[in-house]
Amino acid sequence: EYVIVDGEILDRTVAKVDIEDRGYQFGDGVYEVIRVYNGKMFTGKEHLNRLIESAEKIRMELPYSPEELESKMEELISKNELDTGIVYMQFTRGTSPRNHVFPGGDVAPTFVAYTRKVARPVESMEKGVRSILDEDIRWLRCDIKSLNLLGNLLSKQKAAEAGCFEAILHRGESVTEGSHSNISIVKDGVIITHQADNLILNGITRQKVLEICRNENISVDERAFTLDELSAADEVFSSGTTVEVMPIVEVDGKPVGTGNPGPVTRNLQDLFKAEIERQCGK
Ligand SMILES: Cc1ncc(COP(=O)(O)O)c(CN[C@@H]2CONC2=O)c1O
Repeated sequence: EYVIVDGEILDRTVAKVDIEDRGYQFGDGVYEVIRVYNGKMFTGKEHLNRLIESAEKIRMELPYSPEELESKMEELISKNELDTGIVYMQFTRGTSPRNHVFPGGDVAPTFVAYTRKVARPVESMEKGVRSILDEDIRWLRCDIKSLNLLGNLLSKQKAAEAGCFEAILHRGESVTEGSHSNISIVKDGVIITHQADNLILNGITRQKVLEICRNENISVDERAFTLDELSAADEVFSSGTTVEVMPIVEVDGKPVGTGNPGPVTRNLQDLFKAEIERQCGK
């Protein structure tokens, strides 16, 4: 199995990161997870552009262009002969004696990437999944895909302990997103999902779904919605790189609508799959 450390492709068994790496000590870094189907990255460019954007937002300049990153990922995918899965990549602000203040300009970011076989979650997408509600305790820059994931993983852990797939996060009465996905509801045929601001990650899958809705004239209302609107929804679905378009059929023990995936979500799943096939082949 090959990985990338500091831009070099090497065997996983010799991959090492220093104990004073700022990603390890402070979570001082940014990451991306990109889906691979038929050995090809899906929405690769959008993910790589967001990685660079996230880095800029924490005042970190990546020493690679999107094109260079894309070819490094393609090289890693082919060396690992990955067919269906993900490529994980992250940049930290580098290795330097522990100090909150940024290291000097001579310290280069630490670049790590690896691939993993991840099958499409076909059965879950067919049946739908369960979710819990949890308070969104995260900071106010959720638009940055940073390594600061404690708030996310504490909520996801609660969901897992409840035998659920996702935690739907809310700030008071207002629903934001999931611990590792964006959340949308459907009411009377209209898709409602939180606007892309500092309170959510502007998911690439979310953006692809909205693009599909525009092309198909499916009405969308990008706005925050309340817990009451969530519990009165006809359909709920989560979207993310690993989950694609995932019907949520139960929230905090209560069934959503009929308790089965609804027609709007089903249609989006079909349209999304067509987009995957258009970009990555069948
Ligand atoms: C908090 C959060 N919101 C939304 C999303 C959906 O964004 P994408 O559509 O761009 O994936 C993610 C994806 N999280 C990645 C995807 O898989 N695992 C992760 O940590 C996320 O962590």
